[in-house]
Amino acid sequence: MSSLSDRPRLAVRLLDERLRDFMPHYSTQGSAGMDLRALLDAPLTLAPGQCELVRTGLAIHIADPGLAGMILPRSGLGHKHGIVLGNLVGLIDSDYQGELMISTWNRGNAPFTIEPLERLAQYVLVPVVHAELEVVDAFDTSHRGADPRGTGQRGTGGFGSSGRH
Ligand SMILES: O=c1ccn([C@H]2C[C@H](O)[C@@H](COP(=O)(O)OP(=O)(O)OP(=O)(O)O)O2)c(=O)[nH]1
Ligand SMILES: [Mg+2]
Repeated sequence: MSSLSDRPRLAVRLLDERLRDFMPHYSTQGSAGMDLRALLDAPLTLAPGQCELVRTGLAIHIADPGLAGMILPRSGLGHKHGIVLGNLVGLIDSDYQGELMISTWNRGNAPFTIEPLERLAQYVLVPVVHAELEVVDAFDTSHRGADPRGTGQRGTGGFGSSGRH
Protein backbone atom coordinates (compact mmCIF):
# COMPACT_ATOMS: atom_id res chain seq x y z
CA MET A 1 0.00 0.00 0.00
CA SER A 2 1.36 3.43 -0.94
CA SER A 3 1.95 5.78 1.96
CA LEU A 4 0.45 9.25 1.67
CA SER A 5 3.84 10.78 0.92
CA ASP A 6 4.48 8.36 -1.99
CA ARG A 7 1.34 9.36 -3.80
CA PRO A 8 1.47 11.66 -6.81
CA ARG A 9 0.36 15.12 -5.77
CA LEU A 10 -2.16 16.63 -8.17
CA ALA A 11 -2.97 20.33 -8.26
CA VAL A 12 -6.71 20.92 -7.91
CA ARG A 13 -8.66 24.12 -8.44
CA LEU A 14 -12.03 24.42 -6.76
CA LEU A 15 -14.28 26.29 -9.16
CA ASP A 16 -17.07 26.54 -6.59
CA GLU A 17 -16.68 27.13 -2.87
CA ARG A 18 -19.20 24.38 -2.06
CA LEU A 19 -16.57 21.84 -3.09
CA ARG A 20 -14.35 22.80 -0.15
CA ASP A 21 -16.46 20.57 2.12
CA PHE A 22 -16.85 17.86 -0.50
CA MET A 23 -13.35 17.13 -1.73
CA PRO A 24 -13.01 13.80 -3.57
CA HIS A 25 -11.18 11.20 -1.53
CA TYR A 26 -10.50 7.47 -1.38
CA SER A 27 -13.29 6.19 0.85
CA THR A 28 -11.40 3.04 1.88
CA GLN A 29 -7.71 2.12 1.89
CA GLY A 30 -8.21 -0.04 -1.16
CA SER A 31 -10.50 2.23 -3.16
CA ALA A 32 -9.34 2.54 -6.76
CA GLY A 33 -11.23 5.75 -7.40
CA MET A 34 -12.42 8.92 -5.76
CA ASP A 35 -16.08 9.79 -6.20
CA LEU A 36 -16.93 12.93 -8.14
CA ARG A 37 -19.99 14.93 -7.16
CA ALA A 38 -22.57 16.63 -9.36
CA LEU A 39 -22.20 20.38 -9.01
CA LEU A 40 -25.84 21.34 -9.55
CA ASP A 41 -27.86 24.28 -8.25
CA ALA A 42 -31.08 22.25 -8.32
CA PRO A 43 -32.05 18.61 -8.80
CA LEU A 44 -31.66 17.49 -12.42
CA THR A 45 -34.10 14.94 -13.80
CA LEU A 46 -32.89 12.94 -16.77
CA ALA A 47 -35.61 11.37 -18.90
CA PRO A 48 -34.90 7.90 -20.33
CA GLY A 49 -32.32 8.30 -23.08
CA GLN A 50 -31.37 11.85 -22.01
CA CYS A 51 -27.69 12.76 -21.71
CA GLU A 52 -26.40 15.95 -20.06
CA LEU A 53 -22.95 17.30 -19.27
CA VAL A 54 -22.78 17.75 -15.49
CA ARG A 55 -20.23 20.01 -13.81
CA THR A 56 -17.97 18.75 -11.05
CA GLY A 57 -16.58 22.15 -9.99
CA LEU A 58 -13.07 20.64 -10.03
CA ALA A 59 -10.14 21.23 -12.33
CA ILE A 60 -7.30 18.75 -11.78
CA HIS A 61 -4.03 19.36 -13.60
CA ILE A 62 -2.26 16.01 -13.67
CA ALA A 63 0.82 17.54 -15.39
CA ASP A 64 2.80 14.25 -15.54
CA PRO A 65 2.42 12.74 -19.07
CA GLY A 66 2.98 9.32 -17.49
CA LEU A 67 -0.43 9.55 -15.83
CA ALA A 68 -4.02 10.02 -16.99
CA GLY A 69 -7.37 10.33 -15.31
CA MET A 70 -10.37 8.18 -16.08
CA ILE A 71 -13.95 8.99 -15.25
CA LEU A 72 -15.95 5.82 -14.75
CA PRO A 73 -19.55 5.16 -13.74
CA ARG A 74 -20.53 4.16 -10.22
CA SER A 75 -21.77 0.59 -10.34
CA GLY A 76 -24.83 1.18 -8.17
CA LEU A 77 -26.11 4.05 -10.28
CA GLY A 78 -25.28 2.22 -13.48
CA HIS A 79 -26.70 -1.18 -12.61
CA LYS A 80 -29.72 -0.19 -10.55
CA HIS A 81 -30.73 3.07 -12.22
CA GLY A 82 -29.15 3.01 -15.69
CA ILE A 83 -27.11 6.15 -14.98
CA VAL A 84 -23.88 5.72 -16.92
CA LEU A 85 -21.61 7.92 -19.01
CA GLY A 86 -22.58 9.24 -22.43
CA ASN A 87 -19.00 8.65 -23.56
CA LEU A 88 -18.90 5.30 -21.69
CA VAL A 89 -15.49 6.25 -20.19
CA GLY A 90 -14.02 9.73 -19.77
CA LEU A 91 -10.30 9.94 -20.47
CA ILE A 92 -8.61 12.96 -18.91
CA ASP A 93 -5.35 14.12 -20.48
CA SER A 94 -2.47 15.05 -18.21
CA ASP A 95 -2.33 18.50 -19.80
CA TYR A 96 -6.06 19.24 -19.38
CA GLN A 97 -6.62 22.15 -17.04
CA GLY A 98 -10.33 22.66 -17.53
CA GLU A 99 -13.22 21.60 -15.34
CA LEU A 100 -13.88 17.86 -15.11
CA MET A 101 -17.25 17.26 -16.71
CA ILE A 102 -19.39 14.16 -16.40
CA SER A 103 -21.36 13.18 -19.48
CA THR A 104 -24.33 11.67 -17.69
CA TRP A 105 -26.64 9.38 -19.65
CA ASN A 106 -29.83 7.79 -18.46
CA ARG A 107 -29.75 4.57 -20.47
CA GLY A 108 -32.58 3.17 -18.33
CA ASN A 109 -36.32 3.31 -18.93
CA ALA A 110 -37.41 5.49 -16.00
CA PRO A 111 -36.67 9.13 -15.23
CA PHE A 112 -33.86 9.61 -12.69
CA THR A 113 -33.22 12.68 -10.56
CA ILE A 114 -29.65 13.67 -9.66
CA GLU A 115 -29.43 15.68 -6.45
CA PRO A 116 -26.99 18.58 -6.02
CA LEU A 117 -23.62 17.30 -4.78
CA GLU A 118 -24.65 13.67 -5.18
CA ARG A 119 -21.73 11.31 -5.93
CA LEU A 120 -22.22 10.70 -9.65
CA ALA A 121 -19.08 9.05 -11.06
CA GLN A 122 -15.55 8.15 -10.02
CA TYR A 123 -12.09 9.40 -10.94
CA VAL A 124 -9.24 6.90 -11.31
CA LEU A 125 -5.61 7.87 -11.88
CA VAL A 126 -3.85 5.45 -14.22
CA PRO A 127 -0.31 5.06 -15.60
CA VAL A 128 0.24 5.84 -19.26
CA VAL A 129 3.07 4.76 -21.54
CA HIS A 130 3.76 6.72 -24.71
CA ALA A 131 4.80 4.69 -27.76
CA GLU A 132 6.78 5.44 -30.87
CA LEU A 133 5.18 4.01 -34.01
CA GLU A 134 7.71 2.36 -36.29
CA VAL A 135 6.49 1.41 -39.79
CA VAL A 136 7.45 -2.13 -40.89
CA ASP A 137 6.57 -4.24 -43.95
CA ALA A 138 5.54 -7.38 -42.04
CA PHE A 139 5.30 -8.75 -38.50
CA ASP A 140 6.92 -11.84 -37.02
CA THR A 141 4.10 -14.39 -36.60
CA SER A 142 2.46 -14.05 -33.21
CA HIS A 143 1.36 -16.89 -30.95
CA ARG A 144 -1.32 -16.97 -28.28
CA GLY A 145 1.14 -16.42 -25.48
CA ALA A 146 3.29 -18.13 -22.92
CA ASP A 147 0.59 -20.59 -21.83
CA PRO A 148 1.88 -24.04 -23.03
CA ARG A 149 -1.73 -25.07 -23.72
CA GLY A 150 -2.04 -22.19 -26.16
CA THR A 151 -1.20 -23.92 -29.39
CA GLY A 152 -3.16 -21.73 -31.74
CA GLN A 153 -1.94 -18.67 -33.50
CA ARG A 154 -3.39 -15.24 -33.14
CA GLY A 155 -2.13 -13.56 -36.27
CA THR A 156 -4.88 -11.36 -37.61
CA GLY A 157 -7.65 -13.39 -35.93
CA GLY A 158 -9.91 -11.45 -33.59
CA PHE A 159 -13.53 -10.65 -32.88
CA GLY A 160 -14.38 -14.13 -31.62
CA SER A 161 -11.92 -16.09 -33.80
CA SER A 162 -11.07 -18.39 -30.88
CA GLY A 163 -14.70 -19.45 -30.39
CA ARG A 164 -16.94 -19.10 -27.32
CA HIS A 165 -16.05 -21.99 -24.96
O1 LIG B 1 -15.65 12.57 -19.56
C1 LIG B 1 -14.84 13.46 -19.87
C2 LIG B 1 -13.97 13.31 -20.96
C3 LIG B 1 -13.08 14.34 -21.25
N1 LIG B 1 -13.07 15.46 -20.48
C4 LIG B 1 -12.10 16.51 -20.77
C5 LIG B 1 -10.71 16.13 -20.30
C6 LIG B 1 -10.02 15.65 -21.52
O2 LIG B 1 -8.61 15.83 -21.43
C7 LIG B 1 -10.64 16.53 -22.58
C8 LIG B 1 -10.60 15.98 -23.96
O3 LIG B 1 -11.14 14.70 -23.94
P1 LIG B 1 -11.06 13.77 -25.24
O4 LIG B 1 -9.73 13.86 -25.86
O5 LIG B 1 -11.58 12.44 -24.84
O6 LIG B 1 -12.19 14.45 -26.15
P2 LIG B 1 -12.10 14.96 -27.66
O7 LIG B 1 -13.49 14.92 -28.16
O8 LIG B 1 -11.04 14.23 -28.41
O9 LIG B 1 -11.72 16.50 -27.41
P3 LIG B 1 -10.33 17.26 -27.78
O10 LIG B 1 -10.43 17.54 -29.23
O11 LIG B 1 -10.39 18.49 -26.92
O12 LIG B 1 -9.20 16.35 -27.44
O13 LIG B 1 -12.01 16.70 -22.17
C9 LIG B 1 -13.91 15.60 -19.39
O14 LIG B 1 -13.90 16.59 -18.66
N2 LIG B 1 -14.77 14.57 -19.11
MG1 LIG C 1 -8.99 14.26 -27.83
